[in-house]
Amino acid sequence: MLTSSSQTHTPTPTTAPGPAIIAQSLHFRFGSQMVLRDVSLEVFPGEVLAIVGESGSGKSTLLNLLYGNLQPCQGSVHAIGNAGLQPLASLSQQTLRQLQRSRWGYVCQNPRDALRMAISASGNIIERPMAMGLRHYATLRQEARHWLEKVEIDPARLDDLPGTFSGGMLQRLQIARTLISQPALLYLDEPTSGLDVSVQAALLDLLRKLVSNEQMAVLLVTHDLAVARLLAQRIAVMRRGEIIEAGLADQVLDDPRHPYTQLLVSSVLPA
Ligand SMILES: Nc1ncnc2c1ncn2[C@@H]1O[C@H](COP(=O)(O)OP(=O)(O)OP(=O)(O)O)[C@@H](O)[C@H]1O
Repeated sequence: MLTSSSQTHTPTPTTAPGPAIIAQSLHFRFGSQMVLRDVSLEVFPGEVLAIVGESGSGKSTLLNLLYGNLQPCQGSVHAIGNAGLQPLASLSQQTLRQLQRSRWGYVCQNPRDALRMAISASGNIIERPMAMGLRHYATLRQEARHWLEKVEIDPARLDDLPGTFSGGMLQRLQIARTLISQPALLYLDEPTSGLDVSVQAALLDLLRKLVSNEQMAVLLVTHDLAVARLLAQRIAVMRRGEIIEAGLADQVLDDPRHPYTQLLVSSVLPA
């Protein structure tokens, strides 16, 4: 459920099934430019929250704060770690990186930014389990094959280089590489942008299946309301660094209250 900053609430560590991530009254600036103002949200396991809004509204910046890549100038983020909810500000760089490689997953818009293009598909998929200490080659290879099947890539492509894959397949490979560690928290940054419509539809279908099977808490950044409707239970609409409307996806999209959301839904964006 999204909360306004006035509804402060203290995160309770280790309680399950509480939220997997809570952000409270986040403010952030790049130099003198205020980019985020008073942003609060929470996401529960098994739930997808879509963050939508026009270009420059602060969606990617917010995702980076929630992932620990940026620090807020005010406010806090608590995210699921090895010992329940943990304040990101208290984590060492080493712990943060370890959580990013295991308990959390980040799927970015351009899979080439995340994949290692010089190693095989299987090498890409098993990188996270190897970083977590798994060494048994036959088991790792079996897992890689299993995950290729899960993302609907022919397992015969196990030893192929990513450069020989299509755009849609590359994105599937990035998803397999990310989900193999069964992250509790998944960050999706425009995961289907740049793909043609039919590839996008198949990928969205796959993501929907995986997300519901794996019971992850998902933060989805998208400018595409159709993507948000398909994947998300709840939507937060951002404008100029603030959440101006939030609620159940159907409610926000079918009965938008804020004039800006009404414009967004009718695709008539203000200049
Ligand atoms: N590294 C940076 N340095 C300075 N300003 C930045 C930086 N990154 C983003 N900004 C500014 O922060 C604001 C929010 O950008 P952000 O990328 O978060 O928006 P967005 O909603 O994700 O946009 P898009 O949908 O185009 O990716 C913009 O005004 C942008 O110019």
